[in-house]
Amino acid sequence: MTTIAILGAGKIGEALLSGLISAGRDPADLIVSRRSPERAQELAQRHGVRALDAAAAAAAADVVVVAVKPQDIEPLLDSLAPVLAPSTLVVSLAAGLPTALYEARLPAGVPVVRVMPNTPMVVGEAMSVVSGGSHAQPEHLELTEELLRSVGRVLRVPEGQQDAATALSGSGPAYFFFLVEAMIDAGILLGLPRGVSTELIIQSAVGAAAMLRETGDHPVALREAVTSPGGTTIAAIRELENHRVRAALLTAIEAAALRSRDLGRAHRIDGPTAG
Ligand SMILES: NC(=O)C1=CN([C@@H]2O[C@H](COP(=O)(O)OP(=O)(O)OC[C@H]3O[C@@H](n4cnc5c(N)ncnc54)[C@H](O)[C@@H]3O)[C@@H](O)[C@H]2O)C=CC1
Ligand SMILES: O=C(O)[C@@H]1CCC=N1
Repeated sequence: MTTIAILGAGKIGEALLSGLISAGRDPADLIVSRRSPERAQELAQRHGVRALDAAAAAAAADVVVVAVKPQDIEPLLDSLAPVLAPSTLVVSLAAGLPTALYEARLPAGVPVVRVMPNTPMVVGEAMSVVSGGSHAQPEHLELTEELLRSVGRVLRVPEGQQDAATALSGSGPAYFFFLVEAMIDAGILLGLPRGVSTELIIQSAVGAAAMLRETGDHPVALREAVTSPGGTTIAAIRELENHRVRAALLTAIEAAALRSRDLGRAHRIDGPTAG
């Protein structure tokens, strides 16, 4: 069996862990590591997996999933470099970090696959975007994609598109949650009880998402079908356009992509971060 170590089992790492277990992966093949050994033990007990420190977990695994914050990558690379077998597949979930960083700092020839997942992984609805580094062979990409397919959808892209993917689907759930939160508040403004407003908006969001996926119709066509001449929807759309919501989304998502690029550039390929 393939042993998988998740180094940095925080929000996204634990989402992957629980998704893999729900999808039928044997907990005996899973290892978690966190900075705090006590928190790692708690997590291990909750999921029935093993907890080890990062170096021991990496040495025992066939696949090492890196799920620490980009800002925490330097000490992790330093602890992995002496222990990682060059045949170990490294799967990085960290925003912005290029495969070249791992290739330069870990044993020569180590295969690295960069992935940008998202938190809907916990309900089996992740969008994961995958790119291979220079030593990743087809079997490494296929194994990574097989793992991620068990928790959602997977798309392979050139690594040059990863910052954009991070801005769109990695961060994307947050934009939808932000919209939902604002729309629930609009219901409160109109005098609805919070529970009623929440139910109306969440079911509308789920219904709209299901229509987008199941009909395959263009979002413009779906919106036009809701927008009656002289009706309520166009009155709201006019306000969204007046407040430049479309332009705000373009600028916001561009800012996220630039931030992803900067997170990667903060690390020198040949040595520790400049600060
Ligand atoms: N939260 C999200 O929606 C997404 C996050 N990501 C990426 O996933 C990574 C983790 O993000 P979150 O889960 O949100 O952060 P988090 O802060 O919840 O989890 C990070 C974990 O890494 C652990 N850690 C740090 N250094 C460690 C070390 N040397 N050894 C073992 N564990 C260590 C920390 O204890 C913490 O539990 C980031 O690189 C982020 O860019 C990617 C896609 C989506
Ligand atoms: O906000 C972040 O940096 C991470 C990466 C994508 C989603 N969350």
